[in-house]
Amino acid sequence: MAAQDKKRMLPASIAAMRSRKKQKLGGAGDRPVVPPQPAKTSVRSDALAWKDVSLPDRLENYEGFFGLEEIDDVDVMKDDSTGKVSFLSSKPAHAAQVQSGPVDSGEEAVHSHDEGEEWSGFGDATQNPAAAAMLAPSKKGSAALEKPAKQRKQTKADEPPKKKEGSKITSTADSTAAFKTLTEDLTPKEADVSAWRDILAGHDVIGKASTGSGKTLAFGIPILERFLELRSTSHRSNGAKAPLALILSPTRELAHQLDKHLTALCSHGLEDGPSIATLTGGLSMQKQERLLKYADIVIGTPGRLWEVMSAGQGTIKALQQIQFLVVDEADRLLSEGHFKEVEEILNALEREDDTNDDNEEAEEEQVPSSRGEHARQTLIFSATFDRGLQRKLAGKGKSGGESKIDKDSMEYLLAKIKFREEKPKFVDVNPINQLATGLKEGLIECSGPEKDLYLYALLLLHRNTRALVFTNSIDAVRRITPLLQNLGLPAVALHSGMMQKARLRSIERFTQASNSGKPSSSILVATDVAARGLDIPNVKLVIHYHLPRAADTYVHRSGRTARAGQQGSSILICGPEEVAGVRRLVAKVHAHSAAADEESVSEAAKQGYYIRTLDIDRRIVSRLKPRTVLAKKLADTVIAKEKAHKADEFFRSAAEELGVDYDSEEFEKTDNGRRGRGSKRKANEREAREFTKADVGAMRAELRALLAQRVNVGVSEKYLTSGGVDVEELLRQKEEGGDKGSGEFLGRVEGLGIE
Ligand SMILES: Nc1ncnc2c1ncn2[C@@H]1O[C@H](COP(=O)(O)OP(=O)(O)OP(=O)(O)O)[C@@H](O)[C@H]1O
Repeated sequence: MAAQDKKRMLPASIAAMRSRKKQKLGGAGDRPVVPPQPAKTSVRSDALAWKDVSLPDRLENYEGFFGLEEIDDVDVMKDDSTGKVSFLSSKPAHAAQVQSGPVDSGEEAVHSHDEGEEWSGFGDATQNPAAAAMLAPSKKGSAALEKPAKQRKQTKADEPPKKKEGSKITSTADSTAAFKTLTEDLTPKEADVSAWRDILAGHDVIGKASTGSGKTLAFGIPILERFLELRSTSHRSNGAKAPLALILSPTRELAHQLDKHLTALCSHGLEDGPSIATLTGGLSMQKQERLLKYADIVIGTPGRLWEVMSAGQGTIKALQQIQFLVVDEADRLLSEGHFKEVEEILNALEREDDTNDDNEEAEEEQVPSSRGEHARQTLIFSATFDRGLQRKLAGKGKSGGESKIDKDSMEYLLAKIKFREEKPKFVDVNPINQLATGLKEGLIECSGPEKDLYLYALLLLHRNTRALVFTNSIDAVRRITPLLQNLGLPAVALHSGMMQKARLRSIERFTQASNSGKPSSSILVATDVAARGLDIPNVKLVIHYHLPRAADTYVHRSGRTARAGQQGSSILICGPEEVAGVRRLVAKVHAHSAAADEESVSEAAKQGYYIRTLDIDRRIVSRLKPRTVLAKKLADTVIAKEKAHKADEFFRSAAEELGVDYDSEEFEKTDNGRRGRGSKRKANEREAREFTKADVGAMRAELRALLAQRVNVGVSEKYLTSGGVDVEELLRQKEEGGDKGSGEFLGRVEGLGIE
């Protein structure tokens, strides 16, 4: 081939490699016997012999995919001088479309249709230009194959993604140069990353740093650096894949966010970044298994990861080859709920004698590196660590020896990890405070039944502010979200009872900035599933509707705001009986470091932190009461009717199965006769169920009228309307000693920096 000199031959396909592997197993000594291959000719991308991959019927499992096709035995050629890409295959689908030369790189190697409105990943465009570029709709005619694999995976919904397993473009680009571009653009000049030098120097690290301080990059950069090193030395260029890194995440949302952040990081200035497979529950397992086969970086939540590991053939053996094990949000991951799976995963990673003997020889050939060659680097991160453990890690506490370690503790699991150094380095980036420096804290006292009212008042004062409301139960999220929506506030829900697709959509809606000038869905009502690691830009306010059950939860919830050096506020709404407990909890958070590092702790922390109560003018809040009561009644009515409908369906089908008659009214009467715990709630539910359509319509009309009224905030010509109140003006008037009552609504909120 005349042009061969100018072209780089791209890796043989995985299928070709597999067939060679089988021949070796056939026993031809050390060298595989390769039978003569049919000659390959240049073929147009749409004329290749794509094969449909069968997918299960349940659409919600597809992360925006409506079809998948695969292909094997295709070589991809790229002409460096023209940028043109061509495909060589011995079996084109349509012989007529075989072509004689390379296709223009403008040709659609991957079809890209922009129709459909499926979710295509988190949108943090405001935060990260690299991510923005990645998520921008792919232009027809762009050299789609030059995008990293992950980017291809996240193309639009109606597009049948053509995953070219094994047909990967490689580049001999100097990894150092690519890395330089990356760090130059993503790390501002003043950013001090010296705390993480142990990671960059290849040490095992247990890293503690405040929320929002950039831990993802701390492990993402060394992984990418290693990927580039291996790639530039052609170490992994034969298409064989043993994953380079495994990242464990406690929640699905965080796993997908890590995927997205690493994809953005890796696509920055790189023609061909690493492939990332994200294994989380709620999405198609088959698809994840396929992606896993060719992944450089595997991100997983413990349940799904263990399911895939234990079911797959050779998966454990491949994962044993990883060179990086990252445990993100370690204290959460290595504790409650996930303990068993994480223990299984760690055991499997350490096990020497994997049981997949059948594949052993093949795996050995397929996997380019072995543990002996590249001992694994382990990186463990969180903003919070158990105090005792933290002291031990910092070399200040007594080590009780393995026998004394509680079998349910993080320490126990840490003892299971084979660090490559005798003791991992403990890096505590912020020994003084676990909370971000730009965070302001305060609490609002009210009676339990008034929490909805105060929540509404607080949100009304912060209209067009991205706010996250935390509750302790799924039921509370289900109740509060429609309540706020009825009050005209743009609220969306997030809890683990939702379908995964709906969960991701909620995050996306919450994250998206409004393009129309109208407020977008800027309130996320969530359980603690949103407390850890989520990096959503410009969250200015975190409200704890229910009190966090533990100090670390307070840290992580509050850490959703004031990230990356920004300002933000965290406000707890609590009943009178909860105030003392809350003060203790928050003081504990502030004093936490005192126990870990007595010398460096600040005077304020030693004396005890006192979280301030925010004074809210109760006269004004009381004016918001009628609309809140009505909105709640409406929300409860809808929920009660849905619940009744579901219960009715359930009993009806149970009765059918038993062959007995079911009379819902009779059943109801029997149930009415019982009294006891929850009977008031049940009575309310019954009342709500009995409202007719007309009743509901009348309530809605009444609420509309109430919402249209302005609420006098006690200052001449200042009203709290659905458009909010001019808070700055109120504060200014207060400072200037203006109208009586001005600023009272906010009390000392200005100290929190709320605007
Ligand atoms: N050096 C840097 N300069 C500026 N911004 C950065 C830097 N490093 C990271 N960021 C940004 O800071 C934000 C927070 O980073 P990240 O999500 O990694 O925080 P984290 O420490 O993992 O927080 P959490 O403990 O809540 O999980 C991200 O949007 C990230 O892009």
